[in-house]
Amino acid sequence: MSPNAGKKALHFGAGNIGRGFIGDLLANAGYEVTFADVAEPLITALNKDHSYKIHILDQEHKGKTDTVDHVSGILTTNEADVKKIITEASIITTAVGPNVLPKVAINIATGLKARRAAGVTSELNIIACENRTGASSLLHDEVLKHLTSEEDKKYVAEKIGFPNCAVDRIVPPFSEESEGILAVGVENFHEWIVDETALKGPKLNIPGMQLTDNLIAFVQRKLFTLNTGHAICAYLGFLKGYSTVDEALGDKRIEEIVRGAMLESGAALCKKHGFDPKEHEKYIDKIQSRFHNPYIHDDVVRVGREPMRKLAPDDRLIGPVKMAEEYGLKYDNLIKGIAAALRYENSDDSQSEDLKALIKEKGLAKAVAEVTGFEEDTHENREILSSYEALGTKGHL
Ligand SMILES: NC(=O)c1ccc[n+]([C@@H]2O[C@H](COP(=O)([O-])OP(=O)(O)OC[C@H]3O[C@@H](n4cnc5c(N)ncnc54)[C@H](O)[C@@H]3O)[C@@H](O)[C@H]2O)c1
Ligand SMILES: O=P(O)(O)OC[C@@H](O)[C@@H](O)[C@H](O)[C@H](O)CO
Repeated sequence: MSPNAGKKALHFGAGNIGRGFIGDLLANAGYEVTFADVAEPLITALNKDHSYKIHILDQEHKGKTDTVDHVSGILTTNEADVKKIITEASIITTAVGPNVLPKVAINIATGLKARRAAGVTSELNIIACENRTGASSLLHDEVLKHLTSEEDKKYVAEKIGFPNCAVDRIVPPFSEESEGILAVGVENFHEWIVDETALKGPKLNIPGMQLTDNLIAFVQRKLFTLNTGHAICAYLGFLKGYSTVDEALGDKRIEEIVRGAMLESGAALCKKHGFDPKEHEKYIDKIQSRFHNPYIHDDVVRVGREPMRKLAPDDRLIGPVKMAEEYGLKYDNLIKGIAAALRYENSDDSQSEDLKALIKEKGLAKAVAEVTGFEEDTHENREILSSYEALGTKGHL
């Protein structure tokens, strides 16, 4: 019998990574999984079907599907359901997008107050599975903003763990009409690495979850390699009129820049975290082949979504430049990617609209300073400006 039989898991965000990865691992580990979401159609479908299919999208596993069973859903607007499930939960995870964490924190705070009031003394871990350094720590800080009583704060400090993690599996939007809205398509590769030093209570037993005492190295390795290359491919691809990541990477010049950028961030990561350069190059090769997977139709607009978040000082584009500078290393390809992100214009993406408006209002140099933290008249700011000019609106590479 599974060590997690009879235990409940609550996962916020029944979207791509929620259904396609974290929910799947939790269900396979024996938890009874409940998804919490704001999207009524997803919750209705989960409570009707209690099951969904995962399609593995690659040549080797073509046609292979897994079924995730015994799942259900609640709306985050239903406070009574949120309180009940958080009182009963043995683990909570999220995959809602980093900007949504402050909203989810309100639900979690409400639930934790109810859990303490109900006299539950068992430990609980809450893991934010988002592409952001320190996402669970951010969630913790947001939850604390909604706790006023000393008893609730003490309860959280003693009983509730917020371990950070690195999460990796490419899960693009997917549709298989005959299977309704819950079916999801994923690549076969997956990696979930959790900070064991921040876990509370008995050791978690979840096949597919790895534990580490050096999480920051793994978070930066993933965010500054896969997400760096992915974002640069999306922004250059968008400029040149490609729709998907594999189409964009089929352009030899784009592939050269994407690989060049991953090698630049890689050299800095090896210095910083002591990764073996040969092993790290194999890690880059594997990522490049994952981007080429023709069975994954991943739109450049999904991968490029929210450009201001991606251009933030510690995120996938600026973070590696700062790390390369720390060691006196080159970062020319990374700068090209940053310039392409600044050229990204998608009227369906509110951050792209905000970025365009900021550049128009303040001028490029000031906008770059505000978004990336590279102040006006610094060499980084100037290099970005000159790459932006060279790129033009059509992506001259
Ligand atoms: N898709 C991937 O390939 C992938 C891989 C690794 C990590 N991630 C990370 O996972 C997170 C989610 O990405 P995704 O691709 O699954 O996005 P998604 O848009 O498919 O899913 C997000 C889900 O969150 C729900 N949501 C929004 N606001 C909410 C709220 N207040 N409460 C509860 N649910 C809410 C949405 O309705 C949606 O179902 C992001 O941080 C992303 O960076 C994604
Ligand atoms: O989710 P984002 O917007 O931070 O980044 C877009 C993609 O790069 C990302 O979702 C990847 O597919 C994922 O990180 C793969 O593990």
